[in-house]
Amino acid sequence: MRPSMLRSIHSAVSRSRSHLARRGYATEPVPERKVAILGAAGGIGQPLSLLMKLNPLVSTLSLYDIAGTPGVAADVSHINSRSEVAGYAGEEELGKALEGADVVIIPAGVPRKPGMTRDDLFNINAGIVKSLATAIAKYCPHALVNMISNPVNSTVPIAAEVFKKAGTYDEKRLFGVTTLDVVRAKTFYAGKAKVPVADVNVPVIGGHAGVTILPLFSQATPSANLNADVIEALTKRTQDGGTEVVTAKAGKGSATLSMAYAGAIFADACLKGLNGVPDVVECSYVQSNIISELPFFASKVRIGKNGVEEILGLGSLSDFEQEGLEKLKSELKSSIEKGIKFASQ
Ligand SMILES: NC(=O)c1ccc[n+]([C@@H]2O[C@H](COP(=O)([O-])OP(=O)(O)OC[C@H]3O[C@@H](n4cnc5c(N)ncnc54)[C@H](O)[C@@H]3O)[C@@H](O)[C@H]2O)c1
Ligand SMILES: O=C(O)C[C@H](O)C(=O)O
Repeated sequence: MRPSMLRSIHSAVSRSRSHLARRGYATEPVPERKVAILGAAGGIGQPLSLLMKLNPLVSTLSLYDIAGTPGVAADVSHINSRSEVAGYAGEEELGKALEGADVVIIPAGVPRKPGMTRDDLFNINAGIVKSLATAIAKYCPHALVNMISNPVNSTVPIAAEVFKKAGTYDEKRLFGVTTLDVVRAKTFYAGKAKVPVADVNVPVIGGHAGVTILPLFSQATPSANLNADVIEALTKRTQDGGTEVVTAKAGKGSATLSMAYAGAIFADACLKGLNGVPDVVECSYVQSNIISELPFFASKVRIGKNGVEEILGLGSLSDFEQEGLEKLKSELKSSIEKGIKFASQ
């Protein structure tokens, strides 16, 4: 075949690929991926189910809750996208919901009301997370687990202990979802720096509660010469972002829509990592040796085919951030210990 003919076939194929891509069809083989959402009928669960239904990397979307999921599943299943949707309700259906899952997202549990801390949710949510983690160990021990249920600083160590006891623990596969802190830091920074939010990046390290949330505005891009007072106010607003929403909702729960957005970004990163997309980096609360006395810590992590591929260093911190890092250690340490103690009872 003449080279010119080969070239014209090649360009016809590319034209038809981009035509298919514009119409939303996959042009490269996309692996089958099952995503399970536990707590799918809740305030986060419903919009998160919608966003995951829109994700072309998902082939099976499994929606589980103690009640209400058949309705959510029927509703979401009519949307014109790749995945097959199934709803499962009640503990007896949990195994089916989880079997074969590649990614399990957990927004199950009670949210805060005004005046409460995330730790006030421990008594109820710790038990829920323990039982869901037990089922994950049994039905899909190799799944990447995205923990949203609060208090994340404790629920991740709880899940780790449950997996250890079951003999299935792989620290690379367990993630506390802290993406909402990054989402907030980006929005608040873009507002002050007067730059388009789509161009902004801000790492957020530590944990996911109050002072344990430590945004690193000194590393924010694009850089802006914000003065110390502005940085301090941005830091405080990011740390109190959840409380800002809880107060505004006045007893009707905590962040759901922005959390669904954040959860969908993080789950998409996990799917891309599993599919071998290079350089997938997100902040997440994982088993870490970055701060030696804290076994779990949020920082930038590279996600790959086996989960956490690399925990990236903290980079250089400003004096203000270094102080924040020292301040957060004791609270984070006691939240981790509380989770471990609960799970080992
Ligand atoms: N990580 C974060 O950044 C972040 C952000 C927002 C909210 N949260 C947390 O997410 C959790 C859920 O918040 P929400 O607003 O969706 O609450 P919600 O009450 O609206 O929904 C929770 C859902 O969990 C379900 N559920 C309860 N027990 C369950 C079990 N054993 N198995 C499966 N499902 C169960 C409930 O039926 C309900 O549908 C809360 O703990 C909240 O604090 C975390
Ligand atoms: O603030 C909460 O209780 C929910 C969540 O952790 C958040 O950051 O919005």
